[in-house]
Amino acid sequence: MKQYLDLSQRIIDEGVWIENTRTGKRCLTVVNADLVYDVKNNQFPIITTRKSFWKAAIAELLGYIRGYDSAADFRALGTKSWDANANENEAWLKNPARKGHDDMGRVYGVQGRHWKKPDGTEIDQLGKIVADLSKGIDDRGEILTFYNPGEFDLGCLRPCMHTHTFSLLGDTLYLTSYQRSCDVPLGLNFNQIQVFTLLALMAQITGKKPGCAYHKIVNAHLYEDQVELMRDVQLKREPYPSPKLEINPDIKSLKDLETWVTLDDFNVIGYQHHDAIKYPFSV
Ligand SMILES: Nc1nc(=O)c2c([nH]1)NC[C@@H]1CN(c3ccc(C(=O)N[C@@H](CCC(=O)O)C(=O)O)cc3)CN21
Ligand SMILES: O=c1ccn([C@H]2C[C@H](O)[C@@H](COP(=O)(O)O)O2)c(=O)[nH]1
Repeated sequence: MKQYLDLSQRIIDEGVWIENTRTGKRCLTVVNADLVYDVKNNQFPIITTRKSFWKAAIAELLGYIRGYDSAADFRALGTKSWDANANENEAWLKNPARKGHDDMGRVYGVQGRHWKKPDGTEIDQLGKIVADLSKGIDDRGEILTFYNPGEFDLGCLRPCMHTHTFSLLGDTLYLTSYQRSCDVPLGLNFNQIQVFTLLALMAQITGKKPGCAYHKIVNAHLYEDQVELMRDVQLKREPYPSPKLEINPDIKSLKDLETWVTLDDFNVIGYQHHDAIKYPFSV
């Protein structure tokens, strides 16, 4: 939690105002942030200085793991977080590749599970990683990347957290996740949870011990209409200790994650938090 508050404070203190043409808003911006999560000791990096809707973050992650491309499927899992980008983003609404209401196109999990090869066949990046790690193999290329510039025009948004690299040292699994663009009040609140939970889940289904998760962010920003709430409300609050994430131990395979797992299989134990803050969202 301290590292989240330090990053937010750093943006307030040192951020540079940058015009963003996609949203038409200015963003107070810094470059380069390194966050580390202790998955081994289950220090769940949930925000405590406001109420975090952590289930929505895990629902998003499950949707990526399943390769979903429809905001309706994300809603069915328990998050509305893709509704605006699928249905209110001007550029995407005009794009002939959009297949209709709720379509997100070839984003995130679609690339992770169904990367298209020139010969028309597909690569299941996540399937390959799970198979390797389960056998104790780390070929130094256990990389899940959603970043496919050749298909940016076939999706509603370029992936923000775009690449996850898994590393096996003995029987301990590590994760390094890269993020190109980070909306600190809204996105990061979810992304911290997702990086932590991705490592915890991957360790569990491959029979490994989780180590640390390393989260590397390039452009970290506050939109102009978020600055006051962050500076004068959220940063004035004292954080609470980190709670623990409990994951149903019956989840044992990628198939389990793809089929029967729901948000009821996740629980946060001892989550103390301040009141909710409603930050503006920019499409
Ligand atoms: N500008 C922007 N910021 C983002 O963080 C973001 C995007 N766009 N587009 C793609 C996804 C969608 N994400 C989202 C979308 C909505 C919330 C949101 O509204 N969060 C609220 C309420 C959550 C709830 O009730 O479930 C929050 O208070 O955290 C968070 C992340 C993260 N990403
Ligand atoms: O997981 C996510 C997804 C999105 N974001 C934020 C970061 C930016 O504010 C926008 C994306 O806009 P771009 O113009 O494509 O950079 O969404 C996030 O923080 N986390």
